[in-house]
Amino acid sequence: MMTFFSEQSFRRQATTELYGSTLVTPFETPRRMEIVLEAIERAGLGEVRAPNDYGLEPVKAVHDAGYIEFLANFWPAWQAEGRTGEAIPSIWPARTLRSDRIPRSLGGKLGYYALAAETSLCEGTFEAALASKDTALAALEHTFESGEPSFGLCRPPGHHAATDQFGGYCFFNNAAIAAQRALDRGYKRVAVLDVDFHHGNGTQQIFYRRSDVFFASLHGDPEVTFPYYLGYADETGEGEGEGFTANYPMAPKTPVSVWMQALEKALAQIARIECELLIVSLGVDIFEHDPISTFTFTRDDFTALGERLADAGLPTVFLMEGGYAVDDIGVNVVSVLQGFEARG
Ligand SMILES: NCCCCCC(=O)NO
Ligand SMILES: [Zn+2]
Repeated sequence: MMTFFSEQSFRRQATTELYGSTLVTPFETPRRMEIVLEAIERAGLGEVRAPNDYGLEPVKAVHDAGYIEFLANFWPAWQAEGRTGEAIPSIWPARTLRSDRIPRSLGGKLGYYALAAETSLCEGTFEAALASKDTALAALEHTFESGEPSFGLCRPPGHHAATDQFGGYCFFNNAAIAAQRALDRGYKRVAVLDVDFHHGNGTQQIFYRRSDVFFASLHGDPEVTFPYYLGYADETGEGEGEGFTANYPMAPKTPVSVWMQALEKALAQIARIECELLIVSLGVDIFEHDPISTFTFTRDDFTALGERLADAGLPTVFLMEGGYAVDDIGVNVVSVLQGFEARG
């Protein structure tokens, strides 16, 4: 299987994450990529290729122009204000405040465009986010041209990024950008299947009122799991998009057998509505030893997941999302991809 990866993803070297009430070294570390690349090499999965630069048009097709401009200009503006250290939002247009006006203050803009406080903005974030969407687009283009499956080793991840909000370690929604590109290239309907432990709130929000992208997510119950405020089973789409969103929230420690039953339901829907392409938001934080998650996948379960996805019989693009058990992330990712290939 062809892998795409950009060294530019190392441009983001954040040093702070708000975790509970302390600032910690971010769980989403550059080391994650090195471990996955080593595992790909060791497994002989296939070539690793740098992506082309696809420019900003594919980003503008999904994200708000003001948001893109905010991310592009933030760090120089933050430094010009004499701010030292990384930027973490501390005020939001929360429910009792207005969100129809964007403040002039940089701190005000920071909260306006953020959905969560754990994710800092730092030097190189915008450049890494651009490289990550290029990685996703390169994987999509490869599958489009060859019909072969591909893997976009995306960093930073993307599925929490909404039209005009960053958070959950995400800035541009790589899966949404790839899905839109697939439609632009002629696919009639695309499925985005999100297997990350956390609900892909951004991907859902972007396509919620559309019927050309079917979004299905299996994730930790938002009653007790980030992002908390989206991902319930009663969210099934709106307007033309009614029936084109499917959420399968599950309790902490849900047995993998139950998780696989939810997967069957999602795949049955994908087959029923005749999706022509499958984009998998591949978060391996469903691993039993993930430090910030509470599902129970073993390495063999990841292999079984890959096998089952192959049986869906669709052109498939895998895009890296979460996964923070750094020592195991490589074997877990490769187990999915090799399981897929062995069956494909
Ligand atoms: N406490 C913040 C949790 C961020 C979750 C990031 C992630 O893995 N999303 O898929
Ligand atoms: Zn996650």
